[in-house]
Amino acid sequence: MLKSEDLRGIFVPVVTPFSPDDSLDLQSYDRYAGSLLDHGIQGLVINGTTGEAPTVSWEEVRELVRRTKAVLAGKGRSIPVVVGTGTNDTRSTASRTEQAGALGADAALVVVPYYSRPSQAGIIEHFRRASRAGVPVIAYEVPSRTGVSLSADTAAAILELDGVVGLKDSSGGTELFAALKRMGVSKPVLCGDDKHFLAMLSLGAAGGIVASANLRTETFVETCRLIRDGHAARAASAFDSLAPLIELLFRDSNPAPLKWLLAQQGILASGALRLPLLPISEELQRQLAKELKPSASEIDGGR
Ligand SMILES: O=C(O)C1=N[C@H](C(=O)O)C[C@H](O)C1
Repeated sequence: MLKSEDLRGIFVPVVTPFSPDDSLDLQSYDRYAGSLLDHGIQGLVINGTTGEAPTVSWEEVRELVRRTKAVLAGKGRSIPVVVGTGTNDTRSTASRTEQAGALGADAALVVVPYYSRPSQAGIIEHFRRASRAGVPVIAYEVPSRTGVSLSADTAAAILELDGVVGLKDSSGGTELFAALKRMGVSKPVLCGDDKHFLAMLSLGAAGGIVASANLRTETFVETCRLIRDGHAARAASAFDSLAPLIELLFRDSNPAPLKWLLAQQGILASGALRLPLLPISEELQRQLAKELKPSASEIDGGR
């Protein structure tokens, strides 16, 4: 089971490959997950936003966890597997979190309950119940998707819960993290907002759960390492080389551009999405195609 001190570095949120007939494409998944393990990543996240969680059934999530464990075993690797278990219903969140633990998940990613717009007290109670399921919880703040924002006091109260090991911060800026630091909160915060990755690391974030790390994986790993070792200027230059890709990946809803690129690279058999996500525009395809061409600034071989 994941401890707070293990929550650092790059945790890659994986896509869920689909076939054009909408079924899970597990053959692509095995190949793709295996290729991510060729990099120095610290963890994998299944069924996050990048995994199109709203469209993936719980039975499919269970299958993805089993496959991930098998791929890890096949490669002789042992890194934490985090599973998205959060819903907007506290009972189902607690039950899925418990089941994820039984399947061998090392931690659960629990999103702030969306749609219902609960009070801050209700959100804390949601996390209290989820954190009692016996699986370490990473709280996931993403107000642009949930429709409700955590105050710094609420985030701190959630992080004080025994079963909560850290926070994935996709709040859209550095203010929440800066406030938590001023309050002396010591549990790790991972950046979940790709364009703020360097800014968050520079402020002391422990790493990131960032979709763009599916592509320039080694550069993300390297950026973390450079910041940790005190090489801020070199980290900034590594991150600068990622900025155009990040901008393009978030021009349409994540993971539509990412899946298109993974399919173009032959890592996935298809970039198929489940509705309501639609394929990206031809104009965005043209822009992303340029990113596939290796450039001199690439330091990880153009993956
Ligand atoms: O997969 C996730 O979880 C991520 N969610 C963020 C989002 O799309 O809102 C972005 C982040 O890169 C990964």
